[in-house]
Amino acid sequence: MTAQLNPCGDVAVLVPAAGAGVRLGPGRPKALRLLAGEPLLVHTVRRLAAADPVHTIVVAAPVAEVSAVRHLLAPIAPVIVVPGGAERQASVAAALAAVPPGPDIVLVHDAARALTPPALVESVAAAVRAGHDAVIPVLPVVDTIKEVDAGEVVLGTVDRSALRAVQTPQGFRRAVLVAAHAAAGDALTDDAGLVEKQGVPVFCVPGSDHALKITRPFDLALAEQLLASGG
Ligand SMILES: Nc1ccn([C@@H]2O[C@H](COP(=O)(O)OP(=O)(O)OP(=O)(O)O)[C@@H](O)[C@H]2O)c(=O)n1
Ligand SMILES: C[C@](O)(CO)[C@H](O)COP(=O)(O)O
Repeated sequence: MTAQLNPCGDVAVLVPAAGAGVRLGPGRPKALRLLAGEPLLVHTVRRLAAADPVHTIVVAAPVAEVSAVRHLLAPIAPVIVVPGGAERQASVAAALAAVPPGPDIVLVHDAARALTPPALVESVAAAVRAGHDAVIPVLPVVDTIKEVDAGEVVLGTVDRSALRAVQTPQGFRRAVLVAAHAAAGDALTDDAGLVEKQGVPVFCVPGSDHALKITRPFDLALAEQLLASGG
């Protein structure tokens, strides 16, 4: 059954989904690889559509797959699909440009984080609504972190107590994200980085183990197991 989005919601979610998935190994673009028999992107969009404040979803798809992605997602939720770019940042910019008037909060969420719970979407949006212009979900770093030189020789041990591993969805007051992308230079790895460059404080909320980014074959196997065990 096609999910209905919330016509009274205040959140638009941008879903960069145009990556190749090189680290996952040869195959279709990552968002279209199968997880428990369905493309990753289907899992992702289904969870986003289940989050109460979501009014709009815009997916940036691989250029050659725009039509296929429209057909794929039509039975899942009423999403807007646009062609993505060569870098994640360009894909986000393309999706941002397609957000219709209305939503005042914009979340950016990797298609690759296919098992992200709707509750995390809601908690990030709630933190923006509460007055933070930029919000990111984070987890503590669990490994010891070393800085190394070009020859893989350790230069030193980094104090991990002040480090966080950053997930998505990242949430922004819409005008803040639009201004950050308008001013963007070289591609950064996340949208909060663009906002930081504008001098806007970025607030952290607790992330979720289930929001893991499916990057390598092990991550896909882990996601399969999580789904099989009801995760
Ligand atoms: N040109 C790009 C590159 C990445 N992404 C998206 O950005 C998210 C985070 O990227 P990552 O998980 O690292 O995916 P890939 O870039 O596909 O991975 P790889 O580097 O292994 O190819 C993914 O949902 C991916 O589809 C995108 O929309 N457009
Ligand atoms: C945005 C992101 O998911 C935050 O952790 C991450 O930076 C995207 O991954 P990539 O490998 O840098 O594309």
